[in-house]
Amino acid sequence: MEKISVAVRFRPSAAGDAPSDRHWRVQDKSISLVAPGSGVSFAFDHVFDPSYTNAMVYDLLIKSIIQAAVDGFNGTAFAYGQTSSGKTFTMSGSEEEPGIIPLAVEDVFRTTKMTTDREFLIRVSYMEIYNEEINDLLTLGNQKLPIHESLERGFFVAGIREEIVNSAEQVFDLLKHGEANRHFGETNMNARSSRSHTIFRMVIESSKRNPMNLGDVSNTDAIRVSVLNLVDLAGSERIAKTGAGGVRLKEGKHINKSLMILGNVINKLSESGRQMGHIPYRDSKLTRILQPALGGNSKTSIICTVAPEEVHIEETRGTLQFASRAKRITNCAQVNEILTDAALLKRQKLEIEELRRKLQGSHSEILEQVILKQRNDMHKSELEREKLAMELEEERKARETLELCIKEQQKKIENLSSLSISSYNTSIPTQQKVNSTIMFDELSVSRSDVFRTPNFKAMADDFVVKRPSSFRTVDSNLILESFDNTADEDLWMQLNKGCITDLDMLQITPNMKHQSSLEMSLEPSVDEEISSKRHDSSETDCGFKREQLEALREKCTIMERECSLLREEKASLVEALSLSKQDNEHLSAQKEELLKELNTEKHKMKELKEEIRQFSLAFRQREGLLTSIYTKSKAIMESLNASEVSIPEVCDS
Ligand SMILES: Nc1ncnc2c1ncn2[C@@H]1O[C@H](COP(=O)(O)OP(=O)(O)OP(=O)(O)O)[C@@H](O)[C@H]1O
Repeated sequence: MEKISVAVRFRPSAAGDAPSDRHWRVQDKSISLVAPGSGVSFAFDHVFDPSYTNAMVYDLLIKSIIQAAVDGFNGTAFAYGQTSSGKTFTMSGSEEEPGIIPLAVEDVFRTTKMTTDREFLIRVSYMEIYNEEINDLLTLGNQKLPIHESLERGFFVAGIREEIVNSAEQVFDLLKHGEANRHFGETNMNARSSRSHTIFRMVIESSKRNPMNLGDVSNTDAIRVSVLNLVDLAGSERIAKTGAGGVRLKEGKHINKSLMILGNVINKLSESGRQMGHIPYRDSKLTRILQPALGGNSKTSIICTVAPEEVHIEETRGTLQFASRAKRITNCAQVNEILTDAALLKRQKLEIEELRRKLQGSHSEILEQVILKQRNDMHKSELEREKLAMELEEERKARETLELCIKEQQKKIENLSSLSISSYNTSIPTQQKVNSTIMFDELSVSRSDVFRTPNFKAMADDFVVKRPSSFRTVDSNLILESFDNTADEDLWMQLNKGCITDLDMLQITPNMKHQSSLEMSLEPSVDEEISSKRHDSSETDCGFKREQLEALREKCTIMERECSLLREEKASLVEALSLSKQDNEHLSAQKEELLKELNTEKHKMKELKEEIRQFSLAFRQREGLLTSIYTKSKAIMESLNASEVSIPEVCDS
């Protein structure tokens, strides 16, 4: 796989100044528009300013393609650009400065002469696409030729004259002849404007000279056939600028249309992967002929010619965009070899053997082992995942139980708090309440304060109290788990040690030892002390449980993460497995096909052996017959020589 190489060539400006002086800045291999804020910059394989000659362009961009064509690779070079930008000058050149085509022709013959171990046969043809019709430039009147496609030849122009050539001079004569038939015309922009796309084609065939080792089929029996296309495109043109009308206008429309299709093909090919979609090669004759050169089996170079003048900035920008898209196209060139039947058979056998060896060897075993291992891994990870899922479920359940537990504890604490305050309120007279309120004030009593701990909830318009550590509440643990079940008086009595079950207004029951109100308020009862202790321990318990819950939550999150990682791993394993399966299937199919081929080959070999056996049998019979005829003839001759007796009859058979 290799990218198309793309170069941009500036022709000298009409005013005679260099492009970099004015509108385009050329720096090494990049071109940018000088205009401030334009932001236009392009990079290519080469940028040739007007100081580069045709020979330099050839050496830097084309020479390698010509060498490759002699070695059996297809090659294409074409010039693209607006009208009058120097395409014909680049491709054909002048007497003083030959262009790419004559330089390439000379190079081909020079190289073939130097390649002494091969014999070459070179054919040339020269055609033009004029108004979307293909004309043969070497034979006048051979016009409107169709494009055909075949497995061996690919795309070819049917009926075109192909001349076998032995020297560069012979080709130059043909080119001269073809030039005379080519369509040129005068426009406002070019006195000799190409009105057609021209394709000069060389087909280079070669085979090994005097092969010494007839058993070696790797190269000796193969014939290399490569096609070299050197293309001078007609230039895109703005009718307003060229001033074309009548015939010129019709030509211009055809030229622009086919160049637009070429642009579309380049655009599509420059897109990557799936975006590429259908490539519209068939939309024009030009793209059909150039198909192998664009994204196919060919080494390709494009020279984009541009005019440096300000008036052509838009066209130049368009050409540079075309060029930078073309630079993204990848081709896949390979040596084109045609094998004789015998060589083909031998080579196929070798290939079959090689494939069979691969298949029977370690490859398929390794693949099977890999599949087995992947299956095991997947099974293991599935088990692990299930185990983790179960653990996760258990953790979740434990967390829910804990949360429930905490909620109940909170409820208990809340009730307990309200109980202690009511208990206090009911146990002291009003005056003392006032006093104690004052005392509470001192002990930081606040109205509708929002408690900082979540175990207490503020109620609207109610006193809430922050107790000092000396202040104790009633025994909260003695209160039932839930206040819903308050019907069981006895239980309540027992639990509250003499307190009645009116939760809104708890009163001291008669069994309780009556103390002075002040005492009650300031010196908390034993119950209250216990209650306070329990309350404290409950809060500690709650905190502990909360910590536990947090830890559980964390554990849960980790496990969930692990679970999702395992799930991902499983998915990738499943994918790998299916790929391996596909590979295996593919290999099995290949194996089957190969075995079939092998059987056919065996069968053929058997038949050949049989033929050889029969042939040698017949040969031996003939040999015997001939020997007997010879002996008889000899005897006759001898007898004739000895005496003039009559000639005995010789058996016909
Ligand atoms: N690099 C160059 N050096 C000197 N002269 C050049 C160069 N490039 C082009 N020219 C001259 O510019 C003129 C137009 O060039 P040419 O005919 O090659 O353009 P073109 O792109 O083939 O145009 P069209 O598309 O109309 O056929 C010619 O006179 C040619 O000699």
